[in-house]
Amino acid sequence: MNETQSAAPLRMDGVARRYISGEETLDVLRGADLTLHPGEIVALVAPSGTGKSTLLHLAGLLEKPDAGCVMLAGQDAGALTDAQRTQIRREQIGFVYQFHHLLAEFTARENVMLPQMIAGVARKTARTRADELLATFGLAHRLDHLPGKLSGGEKQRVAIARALANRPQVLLADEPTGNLDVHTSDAVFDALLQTVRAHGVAALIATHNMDLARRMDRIVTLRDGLVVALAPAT
Ligand SMILES: Nc1ncnc2c1ncn2[C@@H]1O[C@H](COP(=O)(O)OP(=O)(O)OP(=O)(O)O)[C@@H](O)[C@H]1O
Repeated sequence: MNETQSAAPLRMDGVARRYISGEETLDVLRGADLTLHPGEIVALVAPSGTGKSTLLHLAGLLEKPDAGCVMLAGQDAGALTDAQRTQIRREQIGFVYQFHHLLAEFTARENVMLPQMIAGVARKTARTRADELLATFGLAHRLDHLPGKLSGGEKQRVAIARALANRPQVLLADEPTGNLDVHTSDAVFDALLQTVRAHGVAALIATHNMDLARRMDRIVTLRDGLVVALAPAT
């Protein structure tokens, strides 16, 4: 096995991020460390404003840290060109947000095909993969529906299928079911965990919901700008 194959899907070492607005300086992350092992699903549970989205943005190469390093599958993102970062983001990272962000003028199937085609996958292969993924989310009967014709839970399932379409190394999710009612949230979360486990994808999922967090492999929180383990209350 070479170094890239054996490397953790995501490793953050000593990551710092400071925001400066006017006179104010906010050190949101102060040297945070976090490693996601292959297939590991980690919950990120922390109070509002402590830096969950910031950590996810850095992990997803949407922002650069002021200090420290982010490694994806053994590759130091800090050593990459912007074009290489974009390519890694497209092909190795899947994002799910609180709101689905589906393209309204495209069907469910097309929304799941698009990121694949942008990554260079042939149309036919992309279509087959989209149909298979949507079927695993119980949406085989919704392939040709536009997002406007889908329920909130269905839209979020499509968004998760889209995030997994390029078979990423890492799935990053920011309150992926935070916009759904409790019952729908549970069902969508079941589908998310099941599929992520079936695909062996490593995932970092921010949530305020401790019941959901307890169903993951490990829970971490943010304290004083550092990632620390959170022992769940039983
Ligand atoms: N671009 C920015 N410029 C200035 N301050 C920012 C910026 N982005 C985030 N912050 C501040 O950094 C802190 C952490 O923000 P972040 O969005 O990472 O928190 P969070 O834990 O995800 O919060 P929530 O749970 O409410 O989404 C907050 O105090 C926020 O106001």
